[in-house]
Amino acid sequence: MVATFETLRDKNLSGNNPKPRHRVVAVSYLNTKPLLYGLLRSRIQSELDMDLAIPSECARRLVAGEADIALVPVAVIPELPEAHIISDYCIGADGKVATVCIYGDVPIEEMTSIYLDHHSRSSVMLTRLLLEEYWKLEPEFIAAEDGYIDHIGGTTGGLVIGDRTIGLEKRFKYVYDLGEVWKKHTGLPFVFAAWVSVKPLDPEFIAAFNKALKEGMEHLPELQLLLSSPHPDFNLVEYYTHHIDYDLDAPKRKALDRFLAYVGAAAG
Ligand SMILES: C=C(O[C@@H]1C=C(C(=O)O)C=C[C@H]1O)C(=O)O
Repeated sequence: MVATFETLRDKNLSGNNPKPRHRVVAVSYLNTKPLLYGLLRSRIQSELDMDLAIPSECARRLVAGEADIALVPVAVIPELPEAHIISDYCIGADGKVATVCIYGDVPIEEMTSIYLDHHSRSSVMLTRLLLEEYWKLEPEFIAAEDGYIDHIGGTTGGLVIGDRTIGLEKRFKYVYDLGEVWKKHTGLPFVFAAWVSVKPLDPEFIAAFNKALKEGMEHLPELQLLLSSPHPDFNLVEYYTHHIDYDLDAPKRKALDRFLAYVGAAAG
């Protein structure tokens, strides 16, 4: 029989390993690659059934019980019957994040409607919060679908997150970076996504998981050799070191509480 990638992988991962496997889903964007790189190189890799998906799909799978651990948009945490943040690494930002922005042809005060990116769960709520509390505006919100970015224009703005934002600042006159606006509004950093488990895990596994993430971050120079920049004007080094802030530290936990209080209240 010819060994396919699947059979090789299954053999490789389940071969001599009696330990239970965890179904893990992580964000498929560039910002997650350093964390992913750490997990894939670590000894616990064989305990992980790893998959990648857009953030809203990571959320759906964790809520539906189709994943045990996910790098999940934090806005979904209140929907989970049980949620354990298992890591001090996250996808966060302290000020400008670069890849979570509202784009448009007109200033936000003149936008009559705003598309809400269907890839997102956290930034959708962050958009609502900032419109309400910071800008004090009430545009109509439109649920986005694939291809919506081409319909941003006139008095219709759009929230876009992740890799699809790269280069968009050339297409639109007005760009509002939500990491930056949140910081102006609260003085705090922001957490977009965190590693969440829906059940308690063995502390030894958690320690090994975090060690792997740490090692991923320590290998940024190698990773940057492996990845090519998606756009000539996009500097990956700057993105990983100045925009995305991976430490889930005390100010970010404070921001998370503040944000989840809003999400909880909005859900009624
Ligand atoms: C900073 C980002 O954070 C993302 C934003 C998310 C959201 O809005 O739900 C979820 C995961 C993060 O990857 C980004 O992807 O650009």
